[in-house]
Amino acid sequence: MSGSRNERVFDPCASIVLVGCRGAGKRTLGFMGALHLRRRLVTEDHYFEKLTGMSRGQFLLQHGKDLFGRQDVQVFKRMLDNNRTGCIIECGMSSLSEEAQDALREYCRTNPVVYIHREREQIAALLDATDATALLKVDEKHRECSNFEFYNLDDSATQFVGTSTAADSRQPVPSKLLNVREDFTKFLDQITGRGATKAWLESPFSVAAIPPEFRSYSYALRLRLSYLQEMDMELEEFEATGDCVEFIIDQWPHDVVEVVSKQVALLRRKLGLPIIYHVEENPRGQRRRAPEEKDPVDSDLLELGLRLGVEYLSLDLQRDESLIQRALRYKGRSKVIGNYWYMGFGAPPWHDDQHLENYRHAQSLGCDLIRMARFSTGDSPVEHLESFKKRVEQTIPNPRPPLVAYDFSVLGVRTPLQSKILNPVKHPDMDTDQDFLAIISTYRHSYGLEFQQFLLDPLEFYVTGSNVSWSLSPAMQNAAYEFSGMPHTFQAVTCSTLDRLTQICLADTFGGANLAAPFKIAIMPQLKVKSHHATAIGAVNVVLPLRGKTNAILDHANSRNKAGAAQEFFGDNTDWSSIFTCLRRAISPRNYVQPSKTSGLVIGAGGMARAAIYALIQLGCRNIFVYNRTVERAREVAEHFNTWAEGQQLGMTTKPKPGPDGQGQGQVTEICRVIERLADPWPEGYQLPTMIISCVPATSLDGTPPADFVMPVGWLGSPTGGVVVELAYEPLITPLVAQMYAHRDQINPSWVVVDGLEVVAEMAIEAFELMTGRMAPKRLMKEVCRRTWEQQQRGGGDGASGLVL
Ligand SMILES: O=C1C[C@@](O)(C(=O)O)C[C@@H](O)[C@@H]1O
Repeated sequence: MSGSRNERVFDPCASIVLVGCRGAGKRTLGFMGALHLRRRLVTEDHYFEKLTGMSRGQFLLQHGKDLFGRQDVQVFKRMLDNNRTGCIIECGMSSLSEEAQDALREYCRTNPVVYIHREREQIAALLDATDATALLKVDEKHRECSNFEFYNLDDSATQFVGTSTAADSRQPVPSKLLNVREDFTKFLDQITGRGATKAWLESPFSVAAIPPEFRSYSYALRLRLSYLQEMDMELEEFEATGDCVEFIIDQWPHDVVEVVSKQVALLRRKLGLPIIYHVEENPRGQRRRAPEEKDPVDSDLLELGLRLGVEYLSLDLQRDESLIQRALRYKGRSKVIGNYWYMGFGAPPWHDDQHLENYRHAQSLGCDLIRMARFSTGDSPVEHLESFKKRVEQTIPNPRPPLVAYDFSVLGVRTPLQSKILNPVKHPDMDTDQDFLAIISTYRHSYGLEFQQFLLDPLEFYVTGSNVSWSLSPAMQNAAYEFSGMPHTFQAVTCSTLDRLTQICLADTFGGANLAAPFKIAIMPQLKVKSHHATAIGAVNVVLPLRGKTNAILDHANSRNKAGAAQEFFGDNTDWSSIFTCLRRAISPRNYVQPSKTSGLVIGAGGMARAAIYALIQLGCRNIFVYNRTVERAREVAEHFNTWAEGQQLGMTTKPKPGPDGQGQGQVTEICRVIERLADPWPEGYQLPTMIISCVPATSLDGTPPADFVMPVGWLGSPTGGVVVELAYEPLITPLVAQMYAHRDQINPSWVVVDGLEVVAEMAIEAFELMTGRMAPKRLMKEVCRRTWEQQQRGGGDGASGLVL
């Protein structure tokens, strides 16, 4: 048996077709998808009108049902044919006809055709009852003529950002669609294959940039469907308790497709981790199924996982050959983990050639990873497993698929550290009776053991600057270390000389530092290795040591959490990315950035203002306005970005460029413009701002009066509202935040306000992930952030706890 051709890897630019029942959300998703991938949205109705010169309703009236039917299908086929690349195509009612469905099936050979699946109750609530029953019945056909599936999860059960509601009740509530957009854009990144590359290019040290199998240590949280269906825990409680989730299907309710699709969607949304999708052949405690019963069902379920675009498909290579071949043909961009489980007594010992043969066979099938687990009765010492791994390394040349191999017994996985990658783990509150691997260890425990066994080292992390004694970072970071089983420490060190900072960084146990003023800019010339974001902004706020043995980034990334002399230091800027994350999360689809139209406003001209401008640029905004009390400084910042943007050839507004004689000559491009006075009207010809970021202190600093910035009322007229991000949190309710709450309550409820604690928590989360390479316990860090701040307000808690050097 050898690998079969992968039938579902398409040209990354191939147009993506959306099919599904009326009310499934195709139009909204199409719109979001087109913006995300920067593609053209083609809708069936619009295309019909373009080709025939009249709407479908008019055509039907004028030409009757038969001619309309024929015309409709012709238009449909031309729509597909003429838009093979670069589009998102939204299908309407025509996809219900057989001829159109044949055309879609044909299209599936070259393009992704995504069936949009929405809960029946949701669709029924939107449509007339009789309509709904009929439509849902024929909707099943859509599944048959598609090759992907997106489960459009209802948003009402999830938390909203801010408290905004739409002014116009006929429009969807903007914040309601935020999760859906996040889910759908990730899904598109996965099926077009751009996800991992994008993350790597964006930030090679980010958690998303390195897939779990390439991390130095990684853990797979095992979650069984039977458990998820019954548990009384919230899915959110599993956050950051593994590097990926192994979702195990171990029961087959009558509506298994619905149940499984929904569960995958929920896991994605709530945990944001890659999914390993596994269909278990013989679950513990379940009736044994005959091969003719189980093979077709399981084969369909494996295909469902691949249609849902899971990151990994776990495939048992001891199963029926046609089931294996079907899964391999349908693989698409999911990675396949080929498994050999030896579950009973008499499993061949690790030095038996059988295992090496199995490895070779899995490799020849095209498996991306190979997993071997063996039931052991104490007959196989740990060294046997180790020498088997060495044997694989020595006999099979690179590139060879990563290997996961361990022994397990009735008591569970023998030791938690047998494999470096994808070690099976459980949640501490989980009972795992049903799991034949009887997981004994949690992520925290397993990861902690790496330190106890000196494979990793306890390190010291810092926030440093001239005024950091009240920083909330130590509380948040230390809580996150404790949660993840890391013996690291994080402290605030007040210092303001580069010499002292260098001394801190040169220690063998230095893990990384968050920088505050005056270091963010001053350190730039000292750092040879910086992210391109930090270079563009001209400031660094995170420094980490590079301890890789080679110059490869992966090597450096995987040397985090280890002590020793650093070869170099890497500087990055998470100020911009945190602001970016907060804006992206809060911006409603109606205010989605349109480069030529959307306006952004930044208040201030310091380091944070630079980061805010950069965040707006990265969001695609090309009309950025800067206001600062000292106009000259605003001009400098604007100049910095205009020069940078010119070098990058970013599209933006133009203004006449003065020639040597002062006369107009040609055009210069401008991405940033300065607003000189608050009393000025909003600049003519530009939309009112929908993204506003305030980067000025709300308390008096160094004797200078607080900025006390509030928006001029004339600038607040965006009919679709927008987002205000306030960076200050002393006090939390700054004059701007108070003004926006009142404005939202009384005038336009579509504004979302993000307060300073949300942003500072996001900064700490991103810094944690960058410095440790591990997923941050976000909810915990946010909670600790608020709690610590409240304690500080009351004058209690640890308060000003930092060292002064
Ligand atoms: O602005 C901040 C906040 C911070 O100073 C803190 O105290 O957590 C840490 C800095 O790196 C970051 O840029």
